[in-house]
Amino acid sequence: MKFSIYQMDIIPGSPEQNRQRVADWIEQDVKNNQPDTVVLPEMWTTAYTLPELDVLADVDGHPTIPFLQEQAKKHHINIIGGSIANKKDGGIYNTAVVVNRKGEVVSKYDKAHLVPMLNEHKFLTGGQVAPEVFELDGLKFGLIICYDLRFPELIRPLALEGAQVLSVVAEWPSARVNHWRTLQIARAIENQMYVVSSNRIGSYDGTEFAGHSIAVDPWGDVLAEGSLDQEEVLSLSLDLEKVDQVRKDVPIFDSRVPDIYK
Ligand SMILES: O=C(O)CCC(=O)C(=O)O
Repeated sequence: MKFSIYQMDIIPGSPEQNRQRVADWIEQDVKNNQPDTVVLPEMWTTAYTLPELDVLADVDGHPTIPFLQEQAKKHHINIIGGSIANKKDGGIYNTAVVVNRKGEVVSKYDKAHLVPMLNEHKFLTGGQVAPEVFELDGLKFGLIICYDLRFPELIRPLALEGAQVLSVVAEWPSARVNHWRTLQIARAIENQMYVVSSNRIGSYDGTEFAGHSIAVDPWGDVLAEGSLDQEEVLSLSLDLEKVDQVRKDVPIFDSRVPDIYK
């Protein structure tokens, strides 16, 4: 499967302009790279304009989810659509969405872990349902959002359910870029799966974001990595047989002793 990871800047508080930019990126990328699957970052319609989200957020995924469905159908690509601020059920959630080539929504996930360092609890509601494994072109994926990366207990069940690829969509600050890189390599090694992640660049409200979008293989080797501060597309193909090979060479899933785990 050929991936394009979009390492973008985000125009704060301008969902329409950001959607137009994503449409332009896809148009160009499809011409240049012919991806099967593209990956967008976290909260890419609004950026972290938390106090304004009441006005700026999508309502029940509108209009961004239909936009992604239209783009997926038009270009016949799968879209791991990052996440969007999303008003529903009396709250504002940070909702990730995945659309397949037919324009069908195959997964939605509300970010469960809210970030104390950003006062997210004041503005957002945390999801109460764990992310689920979904399929794109017959491959199994898990998807998490940014701070979730620090919680291996959220990710292990995805590996146990057969996920071969973990996608992380983020607005991770550059002050903690070493955590971003190291945790993804660790998640890839401990779960023996690919990790394919998109992080934004640029800055907002005094926070500079880390870029360093990344693809890591199940052995923990970095296959591609973005810069700190440039918008770019990381284009790469994954050989999914490597997941089986690594799981055969170091069979951790057979060695588990679940009865002693708390
Ligand atoms: O965990 C971190 O250091 C960053 C998390 C974050 O910025 C986010 O989840 O949006």
